[in-house]
Amino acid sequence: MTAKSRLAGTTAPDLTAFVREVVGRVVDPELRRPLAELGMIRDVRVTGAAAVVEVALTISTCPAADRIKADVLAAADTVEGLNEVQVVLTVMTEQERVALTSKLRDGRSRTGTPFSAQSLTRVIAVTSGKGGVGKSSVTANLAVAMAAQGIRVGIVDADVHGFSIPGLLGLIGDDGETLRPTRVEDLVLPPVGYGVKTISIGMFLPEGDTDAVVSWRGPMLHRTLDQFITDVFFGDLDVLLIDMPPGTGDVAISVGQLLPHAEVIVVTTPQCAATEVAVRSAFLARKLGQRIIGVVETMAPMHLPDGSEFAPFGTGGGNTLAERLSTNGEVVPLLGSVPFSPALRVAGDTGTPVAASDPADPAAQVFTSLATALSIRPRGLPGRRLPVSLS
Ligand SMILES: Nc1ncnc2c1ncn2[C@@H]1O[C@H](COP(=O)(O)OP(=O)(O)OP(=O)(O)O)[C@@H](O)[C@H]1O
Repeated sequence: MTAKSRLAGTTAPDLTAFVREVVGRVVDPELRRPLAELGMIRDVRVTGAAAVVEVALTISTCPAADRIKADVLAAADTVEGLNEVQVVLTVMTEQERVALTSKLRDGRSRTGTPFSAQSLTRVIAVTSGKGGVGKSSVTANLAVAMAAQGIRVGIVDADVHGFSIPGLLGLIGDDGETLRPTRVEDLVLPPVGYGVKTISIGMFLPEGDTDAVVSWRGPMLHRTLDQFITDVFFGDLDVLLIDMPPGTGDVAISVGQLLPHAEVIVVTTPQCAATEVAVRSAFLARKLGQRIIGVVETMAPMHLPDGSEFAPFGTGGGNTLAERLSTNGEVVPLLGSVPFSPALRVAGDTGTPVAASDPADPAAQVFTSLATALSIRPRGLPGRRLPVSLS
């Protein structure tokens, strides 16, 4: 039943209530919940065929303000009997914000990770042996493909020294700077790109100083990751992807300690040299108790229109790596092979991931299949190793 059909022949109080109901269903783009549920529809006044809708934003600098205003306007415009709608934006009081944050936390305490082994969120770390093999492109596109399938997905960009997820997901402002998370009281809300809630060190660095993190060492990196996992408000997620830095450094150990129940996908190119180093980072994950659920090969041979193959990085690395990782009765499959794709590279450079901007591209199709496969795979304890301390 549409708003218009339902309203035929209603009285003025009914109309006000109905407008409130319709605009209350608009979803906040950051919090991903209806405005009514968030207490953001402060007032609705209808006089004749004119309505004024007052919306209380969480903070005055809310980056989603324009979008919320437009969405409320569009929703109110669907109501039969109105020919003039005005949306007035105001800001929540401190008391309202406190009430909102406590509602969002659902009474849960601030301490402790929401992504513990007991949570319903499937945590998948995406790792590689060395840099530049396409790991971040896989993480970003897989997440976008999942979001397109209605899976609630977030990314923690743990590649602190080489963060690239915000750029890949178009989370860059008009000023060229990485978007900053909105803060509501003590809640840090991750920016959302293509339906993917994302947090990255790049969102916290001083403007224009992307090198600030270069000198960070183990404890500082550990604290930062801990905060990303514990303090950032992702809400209920089905899947959390962690974009790992390449190799076996401090961050890999920290993630292993913070999320020992995480599953791991290892990304490699078809080149043998890349698979050799990938084995090392996969074995570290295993030592930390994480389970390797599969290999994704990228920059794999591309089929050309004349029927020939273009294989800039050779062939076979994905299968070789999967075989090397299948030890002690544990079978590690090759989950997918993403072909070399000029469209993927261009889309990455422009912040319009190929999985969303060109779903017919062969690489995008692999991400769609991967997203489907990973969303239906049951998350369970069998095969999970107990965490083993390295110290
Ligand atoms: N399948 C592909 N086809 C064509 N180009 C690709 C493909 N996958 C990745 N690339 C390109 O390769 C480069 C490196 O990719 P990406 O940044 O995803 O790698 P990475 O392993 O995450 O690197 P780092 O760890 O150093 O950040 C990018 O320019 C990206 O667009």
